[in-house]
Amino acid sequence: QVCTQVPYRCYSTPGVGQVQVDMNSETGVATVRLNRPPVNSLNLDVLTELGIALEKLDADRTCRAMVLASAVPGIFSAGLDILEMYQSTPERCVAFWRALQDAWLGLYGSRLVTMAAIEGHSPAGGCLLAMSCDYRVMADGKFQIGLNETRLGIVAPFWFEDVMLNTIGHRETEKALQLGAMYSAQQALSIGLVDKVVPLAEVMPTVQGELKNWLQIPDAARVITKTSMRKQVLDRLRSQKEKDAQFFADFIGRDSVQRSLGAYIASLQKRKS
Ligand SMILES: CCCCC/C=C\C/C=C\CC/C=C/CC(=O)SCCNC(=O)CCNC(=O)[C@H](O)C(C)(C)COP(=O)(O)OP(=O)(O)OC[C@H]1O[C@@H](n2cnc3c(N)ncnc32)[C@H](O)[C@@H]1OP(=O)(O)O
Repeated sequence: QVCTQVPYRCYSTPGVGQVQVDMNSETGVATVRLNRPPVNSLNLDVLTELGIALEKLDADRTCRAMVLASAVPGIFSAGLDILEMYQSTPERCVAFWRALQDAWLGLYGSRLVTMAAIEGHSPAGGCLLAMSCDYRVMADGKFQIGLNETRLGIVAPFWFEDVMLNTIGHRETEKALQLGAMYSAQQALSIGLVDKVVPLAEVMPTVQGELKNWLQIPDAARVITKTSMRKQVLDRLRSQKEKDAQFFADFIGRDSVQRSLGAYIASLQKRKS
């Protein structure tokens, strides 16, 4: 494993490793890889691990940047684990949503330079993670990215919407969210959803190259600027976390929503047969 080699440090929990963290102490750049085959769907455990990993990196004064990537070929993340929302209990739904809130607050509010290396599909929660980074490089080709919630009969929460608004602006967000639009890498580039599109093999080298630009900026000035730009959106969720979690559990528990989710899961399975 890469993280056993000097000068890397590894923060992953041995034997668990659904979120692998390799910290290069020479460059100050950590690479965080989601590792939950087959599609890196984000369940309670992964989100909890991710939140903890981000917290540790933020507290590590030798760390200046973080690359968010995937250890699963062809997938960045399939978004939230639909099975956490289907036929679950209200208590589990609330715990799941709190873990998502905390992971997202850690990522969007991170003092680090954060870059998403999108080497595969990135729907819904996957798109949220990517959008919450400072910069996105996506692989060209068959992969898609977007907030497709309405296609599942669910609704992107206000903070997903806020992040998208800050990324691609009001008009594009309105269309994207209503339609549950999924974009190819080139389409995503054209609306500003990603910053660069390159062949798959070039994604990581491109991220590393771009990081050099960002790391030339003195940290304190960059962090103050980032915080100022993101504070309003972060505070909006921070001020109503419990209400938001309860609202999620109530919404997901509705019969009509459960029916939609059941039909969507069946359609995913049918695609394969
Ligand atoms: C005023 C009102 C306001 C209300 C707002 C309040 C609250 C908000 C309420 C709800 C919001 C909740 C937000 C949700 C955000 C999300 O992230 S929802 C998840 C959306 N994700 C998707 O739609 C992705 C679906 N998956 C795919 O499209 C494909 O799998 C893929 C990612 C393109 C990969 O394709 P590939 O062919 O490689 O793989 P398979 O399709 O064969 O999948 C393998 C295996 O994995 C299962 N699976 C896929 N995605 C998920 C997932 N997200 N969760 C769980 N399981 C998933 C798939 O079913 C296969 O399973 P198998 O058949 O058992 O092998």
